This record gives sequence, structure tokens and C-alpha cells, in this order.
Amino acid sequence: MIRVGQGFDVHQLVEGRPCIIGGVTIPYEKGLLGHSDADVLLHAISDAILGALGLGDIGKHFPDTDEAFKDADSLKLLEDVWKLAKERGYKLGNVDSTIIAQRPKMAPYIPQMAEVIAKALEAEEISQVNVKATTTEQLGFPGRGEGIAAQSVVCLVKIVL
Ligand SMILES: Nc1ccn([C@@H]2O[C@H](COP(=O)(O)O)[C@@H](O)[C@H]2O)c(=O)n1
Ligand SMILES: C[C@@]1(CO)OP(=O)(O)OP(=O)(O)OC[C@H]1O
Repeated sequence: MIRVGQGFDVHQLVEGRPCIIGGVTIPYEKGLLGHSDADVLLHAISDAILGALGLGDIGKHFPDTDEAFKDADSLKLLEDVWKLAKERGYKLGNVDSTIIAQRPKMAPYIPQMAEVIAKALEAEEISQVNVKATTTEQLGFPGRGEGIAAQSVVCLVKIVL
């Protein structure tokens, strides 16, 4: 059996925060604002996995009112979400994601992001994890550099023993 899920997240870009996307710290003049480290890509992937499992969203599992998740490492949150999938007998089919950002340029960091995500989701091969990036041609909030969005689609495959 396969299950699919999708996730979408947005975080504001502000001065004085590190720019952490896909578990990679990108050198940039601004970073993403959030209760956690605000890793917009890992949040979208976490939501996609939770969606595939029918388990709600990351706000339900890691409330932003809980001090335990203040400045949380989103890679740890993704690993916790992945445990829920494994406990239910799923392995990764594939995950495809898009980062929507006018700047910074993501391309140089995408291979490292894919490695981080593949490791967290225990992928058998790197081709199971795809990360893309697009601008919005200077339109809307990403185009004005006010924030970054990410969306993700995940396919989970039930392990048959
Ligand atoms: N923040 C970004 C946005 C885009 N890219 C790469 O540039 C290509 C062209 O982007 P368009 O929005 O003009 O289609 C895109 O396919 C990405 O490879 C990027 O690295 N970082
Ligand atoms: C990750 C959590 C929890 O620290 O906080 P944020 O970093 O604000 O992220 P968001 O995507 O708004 O929602 C999930 C939150 O509960």
C-alpha cells in the first residue's frame, strides 16, 4: 500500500537570524523567523509525512506555545515525525520539494540538503529525495524578499513482511 501527503510552509525573513533551510545553514544577510529554527523546507516535509499518515500537522505534534520547541532543531522534529512513519510500517517511496525564494540562491546547497533529508528519512538511494528551488519572478512576498515558502509531496510505501 502507498500513502501520499503534501506539506506547505512559510516563514518570514528577518535580520539577525541564521538562514537554515533543509538542515543546511546558508550564508545570507537574513534568516527565517519562527518559534523553532524555522527551517521552512523541513517543516513542509514533516507536514507531508504527517499528512500521508493521517496524523495532522507539525503544529499539532510540536505546538509553538510549548517552550520545549523554542529554537528547536527542525531536523530533530523531522526525525521524530519519521519515527511515527516507521512505527506504522512505512518506508520512504520518494519525496519531492520546492523552495520558493527570490534569494538566496539555493542551487549550491541543494545536494547537501538532499543528503541531510535522505539520511533522516533512511532513503535507500539519493534519487528518492528531490529538492528544487524557484523564484516568483519578484512577485508577491517571496519576490519582495519578505519570506520564503516551501512545499513538499511525499510517497510512503508500506513494508510487507
Ligand atoms: N532561490 C532560488 C531560486 C531559483 N534557483 C534556481 O534558479 C532556477 C531558475 O529560477 P526561476 O525562478 O527563474 O525559474 C531554478 O530552476 C533553480 O534551479 C535557485 O537556485 N535559488
Ligand atoms: C515548529 C514549530 C514549533 O517550534 O514552530 P515554528 O518554528 O514557528 O514553525 P511553524 O511552521 O509556524 O509551526 C510549527 C510549530 O509548532
